[in-house]
Amino acid sequence: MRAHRQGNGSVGDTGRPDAPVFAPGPDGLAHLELILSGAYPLAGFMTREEAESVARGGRLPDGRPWPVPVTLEVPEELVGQERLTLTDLEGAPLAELAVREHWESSGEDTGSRHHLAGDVALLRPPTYGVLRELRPTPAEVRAQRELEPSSDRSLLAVVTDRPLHHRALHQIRAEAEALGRGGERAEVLVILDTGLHDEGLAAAVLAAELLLPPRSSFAVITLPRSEARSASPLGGAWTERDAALAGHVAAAYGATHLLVEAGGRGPETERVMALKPPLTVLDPEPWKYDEGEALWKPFSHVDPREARPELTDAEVEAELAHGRELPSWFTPARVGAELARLRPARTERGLTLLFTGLSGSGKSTIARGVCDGIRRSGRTVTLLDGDLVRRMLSKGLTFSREDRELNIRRIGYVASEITRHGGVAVCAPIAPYAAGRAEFRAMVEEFGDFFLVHVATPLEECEARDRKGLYAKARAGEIPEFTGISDPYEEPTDADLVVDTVGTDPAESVAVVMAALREGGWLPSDQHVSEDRA
Ligand SMILES: Nc1ncnc2c1ncn2[C@@H]1O[C@H](COP(=O)(O)OS(=O)(=O)O)[C@@H](OP(=O)(O)O)[C@H]1O
Ligand SMILES: Nc1ncnc2c1ncn2[C@@H]1O[C@H](COP(=O)(O)OP(=O)(O)O)[C@@H](O)[C@H]1O
Repeated sequence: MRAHRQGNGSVGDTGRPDAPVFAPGPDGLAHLELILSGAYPLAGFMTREEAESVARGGRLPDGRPWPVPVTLEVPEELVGQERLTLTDLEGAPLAELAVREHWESSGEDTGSRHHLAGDVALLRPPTYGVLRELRPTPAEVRAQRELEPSSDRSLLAVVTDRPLHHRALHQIRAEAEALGRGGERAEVLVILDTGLHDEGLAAAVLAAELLLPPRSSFAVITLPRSEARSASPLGGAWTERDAALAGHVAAAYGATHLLVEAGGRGPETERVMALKPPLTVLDPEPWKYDEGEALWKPFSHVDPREARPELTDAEVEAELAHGRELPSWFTPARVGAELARLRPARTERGLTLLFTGLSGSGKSTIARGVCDGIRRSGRTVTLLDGDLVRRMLSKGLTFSREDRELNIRRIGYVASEITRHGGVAVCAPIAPYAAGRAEFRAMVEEFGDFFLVHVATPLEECEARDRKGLYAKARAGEIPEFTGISDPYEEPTDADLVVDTVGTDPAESVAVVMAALREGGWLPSDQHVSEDRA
């Protein structure tokens, strides 16, 4: 589950010879797919007037309610084009945009952003690997229902960005029952809102099929992410505008009622309805687990002393990280199994440890000891030590800011590959800049876990140690741009562990890191502590 960033589209030079090619960023692509599939009642991307009207009052200039601006952000070099071929991230053409208007908006800190407005015409339906059949268009879903004799009944859409656990499944069944007629439950359409390539989540949602009302159906879509929702990789909080947009899309699929499944933290129903989505947004009663009776029940039926709320996202993540089965009171076994496949235990996941700190702080010494400990725990490990990297991978680089950033990027690339293959990379460069460390983290987290150790030995101590005599030379002006003396070290604010080596034996520092790795679940916890001592 990856976070989505806005406006990071890329320009290409292939495609139709007469129109330049552009791959929109994730939100642009999400909007495009929803326009092309007929899920939006819009012909294309909005003009400034339209976008501003929607942002201001939740209505298009003609008065139709619409919750979010549907805009296409492009790089400045595309301004002035009359037509654009829009492609997916691999460069396959999807649609042609007939540009009606170029307009600019200005963000607080981002400067001016360029947008192109105009209608889009389908060139080729998008394909999403094996998920294509799970992404029926609204017309396909409506046609399927019309084949059935009872298509005049309510259709309850459940728009979810997460697997359905027992609490949600109970709520859905109760709402379907309340909406049903003649003893029959209303039909349910589960609409999974997921990233363009998050196939694993679909399997986890589908795993709950048997616990949904009979003849429930599924569709996968990708809604654009508001900033609030993209803030958390596990799916952040939905705003009322997110929910209202889900309502418009669900209505296009034929839904009469909407239930937003956002981990029990959906926006207030009244505020969603105030945006006038073209269906009824339900406000389901919260369900709680009654521990005394070992049953899920509507909250009002549960003795508060026995009420147990469901696991939070963070608790689910922690259970999975430690390789523990999700409890059966919380989720169906099949859902738990799919989630375990999607998020393997940390002992199985790739990991990069980055030690950062001043020269002489103890990075190499601790990293070497930690590598020994990791190896003894049975995992494969690669040490990318600062000095060694500078002799091999980064030979010839200087200590200018630019070269230091390049050095860290190279180490980050190698570490991310090791992580991708499930190994452990231990890196020990100074890595003095926050921006370089953030880029390093992002490279690694694309494939696995990242753990930052700040070896926070104070400058005076490092200088007193001066094992290589470098500080003396730096003070004498013989080494320019020396970290801590004549070059900055930006203290990390995002360290997972801070180690100060003053008055501490190296073996103790190694043991502190090893304990953190065990506690975090990256190493089996049954090792004897004395084994950490090399
Ligand atoms: N100007 C300057 N500043 C800092 N360090 C210097 C410099 N010149 C040489 N050295 C030696 O190079 C080692 C640091 O290299 P790194 O690759 O770890 O640095 S960086 O992350 O690219 O900033 C560092 O090794 P460690 O002591 O292991 O940290 C120094 O020994
Ligand atoms: N708790 C400790 N952890 C790591 N090193 C320590 C500790 N206490 C003293 N030292 C000494 O500090 C020096 C650190 O050198 P080194 O590991 O090469 O640092 P760096 O890689 O950060 O430049 C070594 O001589 C080491 O013996």
